[in-house]
Amino acid sequence: MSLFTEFMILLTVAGVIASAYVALQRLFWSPLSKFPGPTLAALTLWYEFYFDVVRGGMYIWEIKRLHDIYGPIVRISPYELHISDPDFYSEIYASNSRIRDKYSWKVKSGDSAQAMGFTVPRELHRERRQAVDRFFSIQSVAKLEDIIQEDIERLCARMEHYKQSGKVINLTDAFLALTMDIIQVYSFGESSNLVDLPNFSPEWRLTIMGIMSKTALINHCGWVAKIHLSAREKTVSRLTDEASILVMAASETTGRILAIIVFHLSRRRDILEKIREELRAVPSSTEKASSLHDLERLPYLSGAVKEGLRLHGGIVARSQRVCRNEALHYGGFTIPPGTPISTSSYFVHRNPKIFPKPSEFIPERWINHNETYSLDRYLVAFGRGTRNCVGRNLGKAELYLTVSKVIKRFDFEPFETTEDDVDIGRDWYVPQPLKSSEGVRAIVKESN
Ligand code: HEM
Repeated sequence: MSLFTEFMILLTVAGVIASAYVALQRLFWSPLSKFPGPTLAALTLWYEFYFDVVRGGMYIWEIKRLHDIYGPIVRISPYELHISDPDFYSEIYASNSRIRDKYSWKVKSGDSAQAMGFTVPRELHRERRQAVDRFFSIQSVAKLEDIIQEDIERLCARMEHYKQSGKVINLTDAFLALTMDIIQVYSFGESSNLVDLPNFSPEWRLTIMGIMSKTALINHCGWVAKIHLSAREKTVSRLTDEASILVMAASETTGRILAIIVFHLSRRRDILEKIREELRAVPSSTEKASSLHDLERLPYLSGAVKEGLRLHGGIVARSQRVCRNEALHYGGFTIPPGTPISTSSYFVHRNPKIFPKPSEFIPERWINHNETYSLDRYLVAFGRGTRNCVGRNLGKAELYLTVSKVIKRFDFEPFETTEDDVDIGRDWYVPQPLKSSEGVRAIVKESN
């Protein structure tokens, strides 16, 4: 036997022994071995890989199936637990006094690992977060309401052309263009004016190019360059990461939620008419567009916005939290510190005990809710705790201002668009419909 053959045999034997050790460790000696779940998921990350990478964002559906079999707490990988219990959400996504780190394995793959949303340790995240929080406060958003209104007005002008020509409009692209324009102006002082481009420039490639073209601006103008950070935190690559994530986080979520709301309202004319009635009663709505403050008080409009947020889900990805020092207790189990745990918003928003007929668009549920608890407690589209959405005030403002302005002026007749185009098909961090979807398309008409 040659030396090489002997070496290969030794290597194989060592490999088999090491694999057997890892398998035994994961199945029997790991602190997670007592948690329910499939053996294959406990043994290897290839289980998750198959559903999320090979089949493209489908692990969420497998996790749903596993909860049906194993109950509310499931070990979904060698290292991770998933909990489907709306009342445990705030324990995982806890606020200040309790340390919640992000899961380093999950964020290391992101190109933008230096961005706030991908920052693992709580302390560094806090430094980054404090630097931007005030730019997205209610007061800051209110000051910039006119900018948002101007962009919505430009979109309405485009819609007017679609109405006159009878051409089909792709509302998903239109609203993505709008939200992209707003966040660019808001953050950098100028935008790519995607709303004015033919077909609203649907190519993601163009979006990325838009982001890249803005990175140089960061050093010279806009709030990103002004933020209070230590020199270490002000490197160009760090701020570029932050800016890229910001633009994507702000546009993809808000744009798609707008398309979902407008689609459903086109099929719920009773609700549409009630919102129009509400809008007619808002004093400022005759001349200047209605202000955010007034709009948020309208029950049916709020119900529609909340249903859009609920059905979309915000970020359906399992955004894991790691309790650094604290053991959590759930259903008789003790979850050891250091374990990545998550609850996807999908499992809160689609819980039939809290939201009966969970897949249906029912704005009335937010008005007629007469339980002792507030339903808002279970609306987690913006996340919770120290790492909730920094742009939630801006996002909400865009939703209220856009829906109210657009539906006051236009009717939308869905064109070759069904529930499948708005419902969650897969989890690509943000929810996406199935690949076959061409977005929400409609014919624009004069409002009745
Ligand atoms: C209606 C629209 C929006 C929804 C539903 C939404 C949802 C979310 C959620 C659920 C998170 C938490 C992610 C996690 O746990 O890892 C988040 C984080 C974040 N969002 Fe939003 N978002 C929206 C709009 C915006 C806007 C307009 C901005 C722009 C300013 C923005 C910027 C961010 C950033 C930077 C983070 C990371 C925050 C951190 O880690 O501290 N989002 N968003």
